[in-house]
Amino acid sequence: VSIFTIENKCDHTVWPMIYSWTSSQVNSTGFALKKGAARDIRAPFAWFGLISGRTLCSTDTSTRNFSYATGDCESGIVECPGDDYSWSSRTYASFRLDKGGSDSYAVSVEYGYNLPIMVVPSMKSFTCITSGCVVDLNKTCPEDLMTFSGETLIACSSPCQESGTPESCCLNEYRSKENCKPTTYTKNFLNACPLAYIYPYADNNSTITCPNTTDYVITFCPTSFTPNKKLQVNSRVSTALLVMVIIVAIALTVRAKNVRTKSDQNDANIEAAVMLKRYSYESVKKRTNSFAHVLGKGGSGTVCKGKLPDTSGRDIALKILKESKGDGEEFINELASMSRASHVNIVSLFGFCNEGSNRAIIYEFMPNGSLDKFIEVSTGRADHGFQFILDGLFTCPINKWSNRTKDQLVHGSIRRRPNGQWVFMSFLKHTFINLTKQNIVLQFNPENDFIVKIKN
Ligand SMILES: Nc1ncnc2c1ncn2[C@@H]1O[C@H](COP(=O)(O)OP(=O)(O)OP(=O)(O)O)[C@@H](O)[C@H]1O
Repeated sequence: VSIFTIENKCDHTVWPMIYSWTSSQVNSTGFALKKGAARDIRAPFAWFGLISGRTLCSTDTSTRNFSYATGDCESGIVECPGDDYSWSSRTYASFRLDKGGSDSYAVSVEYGYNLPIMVVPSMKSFTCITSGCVVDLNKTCPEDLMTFSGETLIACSSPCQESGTPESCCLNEYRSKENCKPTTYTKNFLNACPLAYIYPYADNNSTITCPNTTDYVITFCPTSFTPNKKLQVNSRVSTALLVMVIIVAIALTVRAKNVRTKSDQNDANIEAAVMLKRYSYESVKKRTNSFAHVLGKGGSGTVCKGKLPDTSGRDIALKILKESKGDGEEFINELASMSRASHVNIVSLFGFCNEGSNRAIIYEFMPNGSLDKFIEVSTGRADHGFQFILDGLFTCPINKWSNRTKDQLVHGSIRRRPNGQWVFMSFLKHTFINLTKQNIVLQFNPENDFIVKIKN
């Protein structure tokens, strides 16, 4: 049994629907969840199904029939018990529990988007990570795919959902990676939601694998968004001159407002996409004493010690990247993939700065620095020391891995490749990080043990 905690952080009611592909059902298939409310759902062993949110419910006064502006399961009631299911434009979180000893899940916008969704698993490992599509995609939706309820933009459908052609749905002769190319729509969604399932042949590893004992928190609107209104200007005035003056004034105001809203939204989108907090360059400069305490220099920049610019005041290692050109898209993409690599033996990311050419990454601070510096001061046992540390990372019993669980042990291993290069391999994703003395950092503890982490 897995527990799904479904919570609503939207500023309106959401009616979650839970659909099962398996004959065994969850204990509730649909209900109303008020703004700020949360509810636990129990999913049986080997459950396979999906969860999404319906919005703007109304009841027909004569027939008493329930319907929803988005995500309607067409049952006419709040529950969705049937198996006659139509794919409407909405964001889905799909789960497959206990298959081959593990769970898998993905957040999908393949059939469109209506609400931001984030899924947080109770277990954390190299493969079991938080995922979602937490950006307001309605705002970047191509005009021909926008869905309105009155004046309110409520969903963005996908080209497949909208036109149903084999080309847009990757069907028939388009059922291959070569023939089913990304479209403006899929590229747009992929940029905004790099973790979500967008279309069948995207290479973004949207399926997340977790131990089969994992519970999940599913949040609608993890950051609050205001609904988009279609702009309309209605004015009836008697003289042509006055009309022109008003239109120019409105145009200027709307334009100024749009510029501001766009940049605020962009900031929120970036934070949401990389799932890291963004700090101002000024605040990190202050908390690092103007970058005074340099810990070391690497190929891409200088690392200095400081404090996190928040109330926690935690120690940080701030990597100030060398002056970088471009619009920062590459930097954001790299941050997004780095923030996915969450593991107890990988240095955590706390946040980032991105102000023009001032870019920096905030890491947790490892007080004893990198292994190369440690070996420099130890006497003549460099290689033995390196080997010992690598062995110790996963096997040596004298290392205390305070927050490691047995599950996480199976998710990665240290290997030596035929060319002599050491790598950290993740079993399930077949990804690896090259291990060198420079990218292993240490923290010694008074009880004569130490914590070893890889900095990516
Ligand atoms: N999280 C950290 N805690 C403590 N010290 C760190 C941390 N990260 C880096 N350092 C120190 O800063 C030095 C430079 O780190 P950096 O990550 O820039 O090295 P690099 O791997 O050579 O660089 P690059 O990734 O740019 O090629 C390290 O050798 C280490 O001494």
